[in-house]
Amino acid sequence: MSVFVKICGICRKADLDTVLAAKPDAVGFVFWPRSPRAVDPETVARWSESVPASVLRVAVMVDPDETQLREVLDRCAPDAVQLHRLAVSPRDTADRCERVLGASAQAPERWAACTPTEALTDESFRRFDRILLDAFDRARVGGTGRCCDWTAARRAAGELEPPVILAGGLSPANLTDALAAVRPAGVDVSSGVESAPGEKDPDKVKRFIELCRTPS
Ligand SMILES: O=C(O)c1ccccc1NCC(=O)[C@H](O)[C@H](O)COP(=O)(O)O
Repeated sequence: MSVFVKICGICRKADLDTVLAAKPDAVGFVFWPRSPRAVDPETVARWSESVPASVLRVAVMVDPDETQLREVLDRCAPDAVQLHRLAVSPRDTADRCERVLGASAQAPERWAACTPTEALTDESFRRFDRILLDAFDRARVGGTGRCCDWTAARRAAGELEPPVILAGGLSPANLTDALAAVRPAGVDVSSGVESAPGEKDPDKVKRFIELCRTPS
């Protein structure tokens, strides 16, 4: 059995090449200027020709308004948009997504990032194509290196209709335990496969993806 795996926070072309060589299912680019992993949509558009069609390109954004969503669609045509929140409600986030992304010819997948408790308690998350369960930190928002509540994540993975992707604090060292505890449809990692913020470690990336391809 193989588990869907996304490597997030890629902001250097050499890292993108390293990650692609390890054959992930998706790669994530953070379009949020306050992140140490920030990159801009034009750069990602230039890199896109090196990404095989089988690998999803995911645009990661924080509280984007409709103009920002349209700009990202126009500039780099992502396969999915992953939305993290600071101030916007889950319902307003879902509304914006449906108005802008649902109406676009490209119709990228809509992913919501939230804590497991939010996913279980707010119906709005069921309006997304996938739910990414993550730890939350008001200063960093994502890429925190902290695990979310795996007990609540297990419930969410079992109860919610949209496929659940487990994120937050994963690494080659705890991935096998996380898969056994939560049984998610997929996993996502950023800092757990880095040597420093924004710098991917080739050995950790390779090991993480290998573990996803042969879970026990
Ligand atoms: O990575 C960031 O710096 C970031 C900043 C703001 C919003 C989202 C961000 N990353 C999103 C991701 O998908 C991360 O992979 C996810 O939060 C897990 O991160 P980590 O705990 O470091 O594996």
